[in-house]
Amino acid sequence: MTQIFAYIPHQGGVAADIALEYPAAAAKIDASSTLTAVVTGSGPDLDKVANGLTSIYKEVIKIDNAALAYPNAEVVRKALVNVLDASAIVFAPNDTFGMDLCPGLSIKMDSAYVADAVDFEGMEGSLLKVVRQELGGAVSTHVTCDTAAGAVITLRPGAFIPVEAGAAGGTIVDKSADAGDLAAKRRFLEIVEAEVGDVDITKSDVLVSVGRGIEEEENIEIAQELAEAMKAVVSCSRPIVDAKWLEKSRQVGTSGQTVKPKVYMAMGISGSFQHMGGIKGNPFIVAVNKNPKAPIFQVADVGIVQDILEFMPELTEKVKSM
Ligand SMILES: Cc1cc2nc3c(=O)[nH]c(=O)nc-3n(C[C@H](O)[C@H](O)[C@H](O)COP(=O)(O)OP(=O)(O)OC[C@H]3O[C@@H](n4cnc5c(N)ncnc54)[C@H](O)[C@@H]3O)c2cc1C
Repeated sequence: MTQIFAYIPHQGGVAADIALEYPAAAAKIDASSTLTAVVTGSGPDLDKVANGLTSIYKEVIKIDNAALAYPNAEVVRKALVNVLDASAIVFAPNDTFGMDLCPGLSIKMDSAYVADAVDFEGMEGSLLKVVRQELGGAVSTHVTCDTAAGAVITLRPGAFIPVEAGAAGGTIVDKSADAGDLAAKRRFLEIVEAEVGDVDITKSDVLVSVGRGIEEEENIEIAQELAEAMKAVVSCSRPIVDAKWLEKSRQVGTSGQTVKPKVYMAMGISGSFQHMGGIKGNPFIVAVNKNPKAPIFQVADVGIVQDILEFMPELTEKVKSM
């Protein structure tokens, strides 16, 4: 039976969305695998997260230590090395923190490392078949990873179907005493909140999001007209911010805002993982793109192959006439 540990990031007592995605990933590796959640932190926030996770996981390991109050990868790594079984598989998210934590963790545990898994195709003996993406999602690569001596694997957030939190009736196992010496060279200083800007895209139920397919700065107005007609808000991909066509507060993605709309209209956006990583809550995604092979169509609920400069004005007129 495969033992899998799922590292769960959290903030303000709330587990990251990927906590709901790990079970689907574990089932794809081995339907009979044992999946254990692992949370590190300190005080009441940690207890709140650990309690919440018992509705999803049968076992939740908590490591409570003042040095873990802020998720400093150097400190978390030390704790995990001391607590986890090195021959197991360890999941973490493929985000800034996971990328900081995991390469070093695999070295310390002397286990294999695979980054940015988007799918698993089961095990053959100890050989795990992993699917990754390259060239902005245009190409899927299938790799095998020998898990005989354990493996650390980062999963792309949003790539696995989230389970519903239910009544797993899990138990919390306190491993704080096993964390060992957590002295570190790196020190947490402060969190600096990003500017909210003139609109808060994180609060909108409907986003009309424009990418490089908008082609010219003056075409942003076409998206704004559609957003106005739909009582939506305009957001964008990073190249639009880099070109200074829209302000940074409207950027969706791993280095921008995390949004949770009900409907996400991706207009001329290819669907890079850095962009999709900012879209949470499983919204209804409508993608319009000239390229029928654009990666965004793999995750869109509705995909339309058309020029957005024709599509958006037509939709605006339709919405206005309703
Ligand atoms: C460390 C790091 C962090 C990053 N953070 C972010 C982030 O937070 N957010 C983010 O968005 N990106 C981020 N990126 C950049 C990311 O990798 C992609 O480059 C970016 O998301 C691509 O934006 P795009 O889809 O608008 O452009 P492209 O990838 O160029 O896609 C444009 C799409 O528009 C289509 N198109 C062109 N013209 C038309 C038309 N007239 N009608 C219809 N379709 C058309 C094309 O077929 C194409 O699919 C980051 C990159 C790095 C390295």
